Amino acid sequence: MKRLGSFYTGRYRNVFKEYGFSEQEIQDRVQDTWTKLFEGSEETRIYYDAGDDMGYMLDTGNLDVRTEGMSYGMMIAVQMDRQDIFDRLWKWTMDYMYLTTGTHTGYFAWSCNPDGTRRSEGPAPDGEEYFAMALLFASHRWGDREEPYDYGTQARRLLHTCLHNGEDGSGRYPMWNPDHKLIKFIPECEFSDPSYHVPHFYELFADWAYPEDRPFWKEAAVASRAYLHKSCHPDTGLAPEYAYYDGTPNNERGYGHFFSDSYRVAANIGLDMEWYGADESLSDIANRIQDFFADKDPADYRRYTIEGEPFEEKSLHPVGLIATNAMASLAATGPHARKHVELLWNTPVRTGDRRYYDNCLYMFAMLALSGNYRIWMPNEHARK
Ligand SMILES: O[C@@H]1[C@@H](O)[C@H](O[C@@H]2CO[C@@H](O[C@@H]3CO[C@@H](O)[C@H](O)[C@H]3O)[C@H](O)[C@H]2O)OC[C@H]1O
Repeated sequence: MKRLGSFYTGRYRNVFKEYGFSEQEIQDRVQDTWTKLFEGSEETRIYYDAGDDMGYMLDTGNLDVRTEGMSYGMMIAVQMDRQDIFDRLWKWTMDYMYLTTGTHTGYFAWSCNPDGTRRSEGPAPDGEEYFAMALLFASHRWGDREEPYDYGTQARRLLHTCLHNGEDGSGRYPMWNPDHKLIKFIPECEFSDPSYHVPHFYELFADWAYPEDRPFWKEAAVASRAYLHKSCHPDTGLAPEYAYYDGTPNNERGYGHFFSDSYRVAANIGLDMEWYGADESLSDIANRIQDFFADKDPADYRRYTIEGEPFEEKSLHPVGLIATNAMASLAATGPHARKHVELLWNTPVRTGDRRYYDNCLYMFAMLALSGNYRIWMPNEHARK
């Protein structure tokens, strides 16, 4: 269901169909993408079974398992109605990534080896927000079961931790800054990553989190949309990877430019407009990003300053960038929306070592542009 203001319209655009592709070829393409990523050959797959009841998403470039990828895998699985894969991913996450001691108790270690040993004892908040959203959808689509498959309870507890960690003087940190209502890059820092901002999730958390947390999520949705306006360049629409709370790029460690993380901003704006359409001026950002890339050759995508100056360095994830620019068409009103969607359609999933991030973004775009990236409402399982 799509909600405009306080109304659900239940409309999901099939942009591929609007541009002339047939229903059958679109559904075949979505299914084929799933198969290539989750069941296909070593050339394309990024999901692997682990034992009888677990599985993981492999960052094939870094040879680790990230909360980002695990939560993306769960979101893709719930949209594709694959509870078997969802449960495998969630069990792996809980068994190996969930932190029960130390400063980050209640969060998930953001990077592990494929055997489950930890590479880091700290979290990355984009994982937690995607876990929570995927778990709530799973709860609504399939119903809750025994722990840890009591999806709704797990999600609400996690969201509560994200907002309240440290309030008891334990020396822990929340993942959202309580004054600015903005998501942090990591809990113990005071800056953000524009690509972590998913106001369309926060609107739903405002409906489904513990009652005492709901007002915060409503404010977070508003704050995040405002933050996207602040952090995306007024001419190019490009966002830096990291930015301060006032939106200015944080280049302390070289992440103040448009590179891998930043790509997701266009996709997030597309999905926010698809689900909510609460801030129509976000379309301007989508238009500017699509304008910027309209005359660029994907084979020559680079790292850019947010003003649009290219570096020598090539994009590490050009297929991911094609995917997110296409997903922006859900929000775009400019002349390049069709071109970016057709470019994605004519681009195969990525093969080779760096395929993980590109192919996650590719799958999200396939789902979203075919009308298959949906809000799953409470008790949908009971209506089946
Ligand atoms: O310093 C880490 C920080 O790196 C971590 O962030 C996660 C990793 O980076 C983000 O995505 C990557 C984009 O580039 C591709 O090449 C990678 O494959 C992606 O994983 C991701 O969104 C973050 O979760 O957060 C914790 C910090 O301590």
